Amino acid sequence: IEEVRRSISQEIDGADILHGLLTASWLQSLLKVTKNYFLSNRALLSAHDSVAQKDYEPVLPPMPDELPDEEEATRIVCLVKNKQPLGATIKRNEITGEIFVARVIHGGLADRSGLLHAGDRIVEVNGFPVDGLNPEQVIQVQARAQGTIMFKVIPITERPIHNQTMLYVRAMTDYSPQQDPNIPCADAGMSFQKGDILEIVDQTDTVWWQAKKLPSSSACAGLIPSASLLKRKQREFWWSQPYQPHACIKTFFISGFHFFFSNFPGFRRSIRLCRRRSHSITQPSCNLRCPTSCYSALNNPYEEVVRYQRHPEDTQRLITLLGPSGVGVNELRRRLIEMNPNLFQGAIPHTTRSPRGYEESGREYYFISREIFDNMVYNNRFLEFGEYKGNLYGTSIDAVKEVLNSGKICVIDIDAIQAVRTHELRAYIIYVKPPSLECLRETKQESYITTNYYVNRPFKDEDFQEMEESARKIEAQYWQFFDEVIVNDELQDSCVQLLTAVRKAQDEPQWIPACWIRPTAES
Ligand SMILES: Nc1ncnc2c1ncn2[C@@H]1O[C@H](COP(=O)(O)OP(=O)(O)OP(=O)(O)O)[C@@H](O)[C@H]1O
Repeated sequence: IEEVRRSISQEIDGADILHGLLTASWLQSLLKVTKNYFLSNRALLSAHDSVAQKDYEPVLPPMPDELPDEEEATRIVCLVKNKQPLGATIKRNEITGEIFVARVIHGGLADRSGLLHAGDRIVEVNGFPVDGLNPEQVIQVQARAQGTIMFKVIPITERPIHNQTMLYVRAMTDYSPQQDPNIPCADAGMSFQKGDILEIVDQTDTVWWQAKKLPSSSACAGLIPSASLLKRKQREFWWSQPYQPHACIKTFFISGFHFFFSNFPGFRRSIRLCRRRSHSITQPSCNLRCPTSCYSALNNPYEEVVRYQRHPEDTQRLITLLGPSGVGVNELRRRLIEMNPNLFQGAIPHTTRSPRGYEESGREYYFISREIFDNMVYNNRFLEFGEYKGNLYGTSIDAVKEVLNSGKICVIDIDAIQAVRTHELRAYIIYVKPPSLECLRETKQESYITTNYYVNRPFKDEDFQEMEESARKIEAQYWQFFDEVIVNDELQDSCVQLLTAVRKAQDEPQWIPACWIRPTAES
């Protein structure tokens, strides 16, 4: 190093660069690790020499003879073609007929070359002038090229400086570029399904963003519609649909019976039955409770999300189960709580009915007056509530928080998931999905269903069909919000899956809405 340093003062060509390299901190620390400083330096220099003497394939074609005098004006870009697409889209200025690079796809061939940029004007492709051609013809010229492809471009003079911030979103809708006639290049597009987590890597173009689907194995991004474009598409699609009366989840009308299902709080049959009825009673809150109701879905095609890892000292995450009636939501919840009642607990419901002899307020129910109940409704303190046989029943936010504040994991089942997808409750949502019809017929042979008219009668084929239909509706409305899906075929397997999911919710990082971390006025 000392020798090289001396050579700098003697103005020996390249000495300063070599000195900079040899004294770089990364190299110093690397060499310290190897301990044998001298040998490592020699190895480095000999590696340099042998690399420098080799020729590497492919050999690029010679530069064209007739290069313009002003070197700055034109750039010759040679790229080696492989099976990958170029990773750039082009457009034509309709007035001048000039062809421009419209965008360079992140991680694609052109991007990795670092030689082509959005706004560069393409003059020739493999010696073929492209002015006046339409973009499809240019692509054909490029497609015909074998081995290497040479672009003569006039570089854009002022490249915009992008201060891209990391943005992650959850897709609230499905998208397929192959079915989108407006996408600039369907092959460069990226399809996604609702619930997918997307990393938005480029929002320079306000209409077409570039994104990667997570977890991603591909270095190359794809084109997706921006939030505003997708919102417009959804609105157009929505208007083109035939009118459908607003359907939340199936509503039932229960005619009076009342029986206790389990000794654990939150399992009272009455609260579950009145919930079904409450959909027809508490209609005004429906908009609030259906996150994918026409209104909110139109507003949010993407939901911004952040990676969140619960701190061990934070309260446990609320576990919310959801599924069509009869699928086994309560069976699974009951088994989970039974497994470890010191860790898992349901929320104690509130009711206006009078306590029975053996009941204690705060154990089976919180027994409260109608006035207090109304007041809680007025102050939005219920996740859901309804009336059954002249009495009001409800699950309150405070009852959930009480369990969480006691250090336990609160496990509830609910139909209105928007009520728990809040900054305050940050629910982890597990969807219990029915298996196939054949499987239901087999697994539910010994099971019983409670319907509008019967308590505990054997399942019939219509029940399974109804369950499937109901599952379809739930999935259409809520799929994007599910953190976990459990297909409830073998009960034992489903219990294991549930336990694993609950552990995951508490101990592993999750994607959660960004507004849960930095609340906005809306959240
Ligand atoms: N995987 C399963 N295999 C067989 N039987 C099951 C399975 N899961 C649940 N069951 C049984 O199916 C019946 C209905 O289950 P459960 O009461 O949990 O339904 P639910 O989803 O809570 O619906 P509802 O709220 O209408 O009661 C019960 O008899 C339960 O024991």
